[in-house]
Amino acid sequence: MHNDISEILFSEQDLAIRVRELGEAITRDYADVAGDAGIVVVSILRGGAVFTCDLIRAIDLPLEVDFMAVSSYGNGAKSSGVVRILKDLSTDIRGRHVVIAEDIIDSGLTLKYLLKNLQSREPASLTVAALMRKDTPAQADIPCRYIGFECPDEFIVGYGLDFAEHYRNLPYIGVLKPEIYQ
Ligand SMILES: O=P(O)(O)OC[C@H]1O[C@H](OP(=O)(O)OP(=O)(O)O)[C@H](O)[C@@H]1O
Ligand SMILES: Nc1nc2[nH]cnc2c(=O)[nH]1
Ligand SMILES: [Mg+2]
Repeated sequence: MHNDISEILFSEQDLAIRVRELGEAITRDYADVAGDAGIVVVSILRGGAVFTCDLIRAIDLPLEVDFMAVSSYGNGAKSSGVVRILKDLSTDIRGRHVVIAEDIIDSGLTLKYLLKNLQSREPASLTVAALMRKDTPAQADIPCRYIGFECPDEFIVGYGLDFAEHYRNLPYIGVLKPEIYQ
């Protein structure tokens, strides 16, 4: 285990099993509507990238994957509350079945913004697959169809999640020692 981590919350194996289950659920739920065009998985950079890469390989349907980059945390451990689009989609999602793939719902502000923004593009449907939902007080009410894990209100890293751009490459998800980010 990395020296800056106090506890592993989800091991590499926990993640592999749960992501496979989410992929199977999406496969079942969209089998009738996917058609030849398939679904569009919208991956939210940068945190959602690792989850997305595993999730799409667990979905047995035609699909397109596209990426959007937004950021509200900068280099800190607290949301600024202001969501900025750093990179927009290349795909026109109008009339398409869209699944947003995101790593974590914390304050919920990122997804609240994204749902409103993507809904205005008139997709045929729009759902969220979040690997984790944190037990955060006053979290925005986000309709989330697929949730991998509930997680405690601690600052966590790994499997795509960073602190100041580090730790995204850890193969597990762990709690960062508070002395590292305080
Ligand atoms: O529910 P919220 O409080 O909005 O927090 C969740 C968001 O915060 C992180 O992204 P961040 O803005 O740090 O950018 P990153 O994905 O590039 O790391 C994470 O990847 C989620 O997108
Ligand atoms: N790395 C990381 N990013 C976040 N963004 C919102 N909550 C978190 C968290 O717990 N860890
Ligand atoms: Mg993010």
